[in-house]
Amino acid sequence: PPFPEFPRDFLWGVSTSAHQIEGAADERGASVWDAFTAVPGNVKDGSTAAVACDHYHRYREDVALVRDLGVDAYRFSVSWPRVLPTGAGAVNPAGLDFYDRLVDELCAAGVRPVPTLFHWDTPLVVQQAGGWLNRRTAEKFAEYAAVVAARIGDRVTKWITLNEPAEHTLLGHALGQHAPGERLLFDALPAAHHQLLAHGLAVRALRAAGARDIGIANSHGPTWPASGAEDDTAAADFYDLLLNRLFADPLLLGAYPEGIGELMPSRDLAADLKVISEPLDWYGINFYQPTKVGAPLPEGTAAEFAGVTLPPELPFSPRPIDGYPVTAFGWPVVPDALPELLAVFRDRYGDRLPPLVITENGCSYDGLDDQDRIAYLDGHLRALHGALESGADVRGYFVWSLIDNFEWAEGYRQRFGLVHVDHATQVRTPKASYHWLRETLRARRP
Ligand SMILES: O=C(O)[C@H](O)[C@@H](O)[C@H](O)[C@H](O)CO
Repeated sequence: PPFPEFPRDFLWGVSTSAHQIEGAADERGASVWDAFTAVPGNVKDGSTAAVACDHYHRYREDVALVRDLGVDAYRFSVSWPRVLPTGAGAVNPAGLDFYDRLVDELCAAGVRPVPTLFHWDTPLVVQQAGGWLNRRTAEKFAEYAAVVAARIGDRVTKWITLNEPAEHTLLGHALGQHAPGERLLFDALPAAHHQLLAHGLAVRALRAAGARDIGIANSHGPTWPASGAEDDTAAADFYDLLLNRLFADPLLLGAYPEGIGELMPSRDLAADLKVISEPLDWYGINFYQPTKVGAPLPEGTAAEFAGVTLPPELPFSPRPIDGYPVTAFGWPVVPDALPELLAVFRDRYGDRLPPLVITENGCSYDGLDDQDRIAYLDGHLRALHGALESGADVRGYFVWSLIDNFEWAEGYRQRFGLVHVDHATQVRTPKASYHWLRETLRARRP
């Protein structure tokens, strides 16, 4: 069937993040990821992002790839340690200059710059002062946001505060699978609270700097109970509370889910929630897959999640989802789970839900002739179009990712790019999916 017609003002984009593509680590302050990747065994292929895709030096070439793809917008992240090497105080002029040039290059190419202020690369100096377990980090983040807005705010018309505080809390602070590598389990909750506080303070700092059109990029997916049994549905509910509601309710409803608020480190929770629920112009969703969850497995049976063996004391265990194709990363391909999630959001948040944007969706597959990726994107876009037809207010869609890059603890083993990168020569080669998306976007413009 022909590709569905999206609204004329639908925003098409492609996404990356600073630590995953920039490289030039010696020209910026150190981040938690530099320290984490320096520890043997933390990254599956033993690699680091010290050079990554060398985007810091090749950004003109990459902006040309974005332009020629025909998208309206490019989501990138600003590296906090590149702008403020110690996280506060002295600015790194070369760092700000880089984002200034990148934004100019994008504007000259007719592409809207959409910066994410935090995509997991906390300055190491800030981490050494406690990182997101320290409330002061939220205030430092707002100061950093003001510095960036003062420099590029005159040309940037759409902003994202944080990327996936849920993943950064779960993988970086609870399970130790990502930087900073903390295995705190539920003692990681303060990192969630302080990130959300940082989000609210940054929204205020951006508005004070004259910024408009501000959102967040949260990771969300439907949670499927492993069965109708009471213990499985209770476990799935708890998982959904931890990974979805804990990061959406305080922003959209101004309250934490039942039983969570009192666990958060705050002298005045009501005041903190007032900051966290600073009204947003839009809400970003990073969507990849649903999660099936059941009751904890019997004693001695280890549960796996995102390549991590979960500690037995967790009151839930993720279960494999069968019956669907899987990506090279082993993730199930379930396009209909996207409209399912959008319906859950509409039912749960109603008129408290601002317009939505899919800030990430994509898949890991190898090869230049990536027909699987074309099928993945085509399937999710058709499912998304169906959701628009039934009233979901989604205003845009960003593919993850423009180029193959450093996939965190997986290193360079997982390739999410529309453009292949030879990490030895840095040669970029558009894949079949790049050409498919370009033709698809070209068709919409008569
Ligand atoms: O969603 C995330 O985890 C991050 O935002 C990206 O940085 C990942 O690289 C991508 O999602 C693929 O896992």
